[in-house]
Amino acid sequence: MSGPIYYGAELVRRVLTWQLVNDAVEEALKAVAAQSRNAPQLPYVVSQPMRSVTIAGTERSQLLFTMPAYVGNYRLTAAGAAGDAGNATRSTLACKLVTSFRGNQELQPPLPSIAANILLFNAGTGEIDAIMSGTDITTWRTAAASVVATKYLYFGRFNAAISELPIKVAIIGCGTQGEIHAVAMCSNFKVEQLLLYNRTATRAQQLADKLRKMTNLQHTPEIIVCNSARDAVRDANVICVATFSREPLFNACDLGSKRGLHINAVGAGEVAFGEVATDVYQQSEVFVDSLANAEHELKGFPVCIAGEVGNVINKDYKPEPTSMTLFQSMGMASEDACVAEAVRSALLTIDS
Ligand SMILES: NC(=O)C1=CN([C@@H]2O[C@H](COP(=O)(O)OP(=O)(O)OC[C@H]3O[C@@H](n4cnc5c(N)ncnc54)[C@H](O)[C@@H]3O)[C@@H](O)[C@H]2O)C=CC1
Ligand SMILES: O=C([O-])C1=[NH+]CCC1
Repeated sequence: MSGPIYYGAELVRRVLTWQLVNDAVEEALKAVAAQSRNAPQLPYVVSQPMRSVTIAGTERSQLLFTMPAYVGNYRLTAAGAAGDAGNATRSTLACKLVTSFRGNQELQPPLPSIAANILLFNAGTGEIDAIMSGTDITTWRTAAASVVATKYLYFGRFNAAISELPIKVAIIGCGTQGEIHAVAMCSNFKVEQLLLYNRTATRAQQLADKLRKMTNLQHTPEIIVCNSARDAVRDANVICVATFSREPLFNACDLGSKRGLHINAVGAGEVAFGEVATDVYQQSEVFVDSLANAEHELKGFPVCIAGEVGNVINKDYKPEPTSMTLFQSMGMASEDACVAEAVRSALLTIDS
C-alpha cells in the first residue's frame, strides 16, 4: 500500500450537492434507527460508539471530538454513486476528528469554529485508504440532517407535495451553520420568507446581503433581518437555531398562534440543549438523530424523546398537521462516514 490519498477542501467542494448529501444523510439516519430498534428486516449493520471529547485547556470552549463509525450494507442512491454503483451495497469504516474552537470567529482573519478531517479505512483490511477534509462535509451534512428532519416531520404531515407548500423559515444564529441552513432550506423547499436573527445584528445583515446575491438558490425568498429571536420565530413554520448560547433564545409564548411548526435545534450540542426554552421542549414531540448518543450527551434533557428521525422515515410516522415537532440534532459519525463515501465515489466518477 502506498499510503492514504488526501482529498483537500477544494476537491470535496467540487462534488457537494444537496442531492448527494441529503441522500447519504438520510441513509445514515435510517441505518442508525434500524440498528437501535433491532429491525432485522433491514440490511444495515452499524457500530457508532460514543464520540470522545478532549478539552483543550481549562474551559469547554476548545474541544476535540473523535467520531468513529462503521456503517455496513447501505446504499448510495444519489449522484455520488453513478451508474450501477447506485445499486450496490456499501460498507464504510471511518473516523472524523473535529475541533470546536468557538473563539475562532473573533480572530483576524476569522477562522471557522468547527474544523474537521475524516479518515476513511478499507472496511475489509482496516488499512487507511484516504484522509478527507471534513469541514465542509460537517457543515453540509448538519444542514442536510435538518432538511431530512424537516421533510419527514414537517412536510410529512401534509398530503401536498413539498414543492407546493410555501413556508416561512426563521434562522437564529447567522454563523456557519445559520448560513448553510438558510441555503439548504431555500435549495430544498419553497421558502417564501426567511427571517434572520443574530446576536450581533451586522452578521445577520451580512448574511441577508450575501443570500440576496446568490443566484443558485432554487427559491429566492423575501429576506427580513429581525431585531430579536422572538420577532423571527413568531410566524415561522420552520425554525433553525444554531448558536453557542446556553441561555434560551426563545420560549413557547414567543411562538405565536398555534400552527404546524417544526424546529431544528442544532447548536450548543456539545455542552447542552440550552438554546431553546424548556417549555418549547415540553410542548413538542422531540426527535433525535441517535437515541444512544442522546442518552450519553443529553443528560438532564427536560422531556421524553419520541424517537429517532430515521425511525420516522423507516416507519412512515406522520405528526398531526398542527403539532410542534423538534429535531434535537447532535451530529453523528455515521452521517460523516456515508457523506465522505459519497464524496469519494463522486470524485472517482468524475475522474474516470
Ligand atoms: N448538531 C450538529 O451536528 C452540529 C452542531 N454544531 C453546533 O452549531 C452551533 C453553531 O456552529 P457554527 O455555526 O459553526 O458556529 P459560528 O461561530 O460560525 O456561529 C455561531 C453563531 O452563534 C452566535 N452566538 C454565539 N454565542 C451566542 C450566544 N451566547 N447567544 C446568541 N448567539 C450566539 C454567534 O453570533 C454566531 O453567529 C455550535 O453550537 C456548534 O457546536 C456544529 C456542527 C455540527
Ligand atoms: O457532529 C459534529 O461534528 C459536531 N457536533 C458539535 C460540534 C461538531
